[in-house]
Amino acid sequence: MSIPTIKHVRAYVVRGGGADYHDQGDSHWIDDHICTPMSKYPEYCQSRQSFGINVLGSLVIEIEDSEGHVGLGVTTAGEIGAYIVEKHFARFLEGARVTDIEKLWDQMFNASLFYGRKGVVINTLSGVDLALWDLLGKVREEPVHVMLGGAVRDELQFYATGARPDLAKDMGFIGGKMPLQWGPAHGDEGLKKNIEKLAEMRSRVGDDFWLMFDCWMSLNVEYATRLAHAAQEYGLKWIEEALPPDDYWGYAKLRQQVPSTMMVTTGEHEATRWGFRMLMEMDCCDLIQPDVGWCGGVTELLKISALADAHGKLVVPHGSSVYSYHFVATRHNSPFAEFLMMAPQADKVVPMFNPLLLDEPVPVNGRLKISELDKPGFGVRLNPECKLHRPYTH
Ligand SMILES: C[C@H](O)[C@H](O)CC(=O)C(=O)O
Ligand SMILES: [Mg+2]
Repeated sequence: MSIPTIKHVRAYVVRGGGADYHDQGDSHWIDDHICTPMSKYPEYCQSRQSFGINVLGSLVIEIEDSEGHVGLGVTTAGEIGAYIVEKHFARFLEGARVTDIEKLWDQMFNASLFYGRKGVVINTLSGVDLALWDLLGKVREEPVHVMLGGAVRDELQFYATGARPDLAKDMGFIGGKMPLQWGPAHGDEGLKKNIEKLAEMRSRVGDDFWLMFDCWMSLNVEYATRLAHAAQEYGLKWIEEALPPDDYWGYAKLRQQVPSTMMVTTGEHEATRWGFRMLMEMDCCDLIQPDVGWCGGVTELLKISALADAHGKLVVPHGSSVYSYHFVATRHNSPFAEFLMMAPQADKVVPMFNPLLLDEPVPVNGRLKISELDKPGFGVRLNPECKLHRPYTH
C-alpha cells in the first residue's frame, strides 16, 4: 500500500469574522462593553477592538498531498501565523507522509520552542494540526470523529455564549453564558450592576436554565470570590476565566473560596498538555475549556483530555465549531459543547466561522446529530467569496 505524501503547504490571511470571531463589524454584542484586563483604562473600556482584540485576523492553512487531496485548517494567528507556516513549519510538512501527524506535531513544537510554547505560535501549530487531520480524513474518506475512535453519543447538546441567554433558551439551548461587563476598576457599583444583570436574566429564563459568567481574565481573587457569592442566589452554574491565565495560584485559591455548588472553569487561553497539567495538578478548576485551534490542535487535545479524565475534570472546549464537535462527540468526559452566538444581537443561530466556511453545521433546537458530521475530514470547505491573501511563500 502506498501512503500519499505532502506536496504543498499554503498559508493565507482573511479579515472579517472567521476563526478570528472577535473581528466583527460595528454594533456587535461581542464588542459591547465587556470587562477585560484593559478595562482599567477608560479609553479601552467600551470596545475590545479599541485595544486590538481583532488585530491578528484568521489564518487559513491548506495542505495538499501527492494525490490532490487538500486538508484545511483555520485558526486565529493572521500574518504572524502565515509567516511561521511558510518560513518555518513547511520544511517539516512537505515530503512527510500524510499519516505522520504525531511526528510532525513534535517537530513543529520542538523546533519553535525557543520562541513559541504558547500563544500565537501554538495557535499556528494548532491550525496546521487541524489541516493534517482534515487531510487524513479526506485520504481515508472518514470523518475526524471516526478516526478519533468513534462517537460515544448520537447527538451533541449545546449551551450558548452571548448577550441574550433568554433568547438562547427560546432557541433550545441548555444554558446561556454571558460576558461580564464590569470589573474591579468599576468598584462596588460595577459589581452591583453585574449581579443585577444576572438577576434580570434569571427572572427571564426561570430556575432550570443554566446561567454562567464569562469574565475573560479580568478579575482578581477577591473580586471573583465576592462576585461568586453574590451570584449564588441566582444559581450561577460556573464562573469562567475569572483570572489571568498564568495565575494558577489564584485559581487554586478561588476554587476553594467559591460556593460549593458553583464550578470554576478556565483554559481557553491555556495551551499544551503542560499548561493544562498545571491547572489540574494545582486543582485550579472543575472544568477545562481548551480551544482546539489554540491549545495544540486535535493531537494535543487528546492528551489534555486524557489527563483531565484521570483528574476527574470535564473537558468542554472553547468555541471552535466543527473542530470541537468532532472531538466532543468521541469523549465521555465532554458531555456538552459550546456554541458562540455570532449574530450581532445574539438573536439567531449563525455559523461560528461565518463567512469563512461553507457546510458548517449548526445546532438546531440546541442539538446537533452526529450524523451531520459524517463527511470526510472535518466536513467543511472554504467559502470562495472570502478574499484570501497569501503574504509569504516559501
Ligand atoms: C464572550 C467572551 O468574552 C469571549 O468573546 C468568548 C469566550 O470567552 C467564550 O466563548 O468562552
Ligand atoms: Mg470564555
